[in-house]
Amino acid sequence: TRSTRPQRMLKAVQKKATKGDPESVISAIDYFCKHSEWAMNVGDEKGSILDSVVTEVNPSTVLELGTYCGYSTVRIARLLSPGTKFITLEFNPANVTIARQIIAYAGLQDKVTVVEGSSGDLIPQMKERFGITTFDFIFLDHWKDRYLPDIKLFEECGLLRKGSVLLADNVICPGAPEYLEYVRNSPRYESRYYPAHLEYTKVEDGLEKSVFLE
Ligand SMILES: O=C(NCCCCCn1ccc2cnccc21)c1cc(-c2ccc(F)cc2)cc(O)c1O
Ligand SMILES: [Mg+2]
Repeated sequence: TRSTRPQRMLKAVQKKATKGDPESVISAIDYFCKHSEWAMNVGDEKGSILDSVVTEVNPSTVLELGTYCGYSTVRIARLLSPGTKFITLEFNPANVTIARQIIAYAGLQDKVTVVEGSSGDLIPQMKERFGITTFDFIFLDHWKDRYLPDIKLFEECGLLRKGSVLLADNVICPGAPEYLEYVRNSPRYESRYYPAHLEYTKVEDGLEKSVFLE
């Protein structure tokens, strides 16, 4: 039967990138998405903003919601200090399989744990299952209508500390209006919008960075 887009993306990485070289894996995926098939990776423009925030935070504990094929996982993992605890959550088991292969191709398999499941189920298990007390950095890139319930879940589960940074993709396109309204009006967060474009297009999109204050 016909291959899937993630499978074709993995093939492009194996054909074009150099094993063990994260930069070449990132470039190979961006090339594939620009010249062959659009895919919902955070992309190079928003990816550079992601890079700068990760570098600024220099986190010891990281959670990514929405692994997809592992593009942003590789972008984040390549910047982390040794000993950082990095968990990425993916709902779709077929994507978990592709992401693990792309992450391994980049040589970053020891830096990140790819977990299959949904945020509503896994967030309450973070402390007991993964020995996490709080997350220093969280990248939200999963179902856009889960951003708001999940940030509330982070608060309820005591997974945020003063200074925890949440970075949300797609706050304009596809959009997360309720999440934006919450983080921009809550006294518990300091929020800032980074304008950009939907990956590989001219459509307006951007990232929202929110720092937990108390
Ligand atoms: O939908 C998007 N991503 C989410 C995919 C599904 C996540 C499932 N999932 C993973 C972990 C997880 C944990 N718990 C519950 C569910 C979970 C997305 C879409 C677009 C997009 C698409 C078409 C278009 F025309 C314009 C824009 C662009 C993006 O950058 C995106 O990120
Ligand atoms: Mg996204």
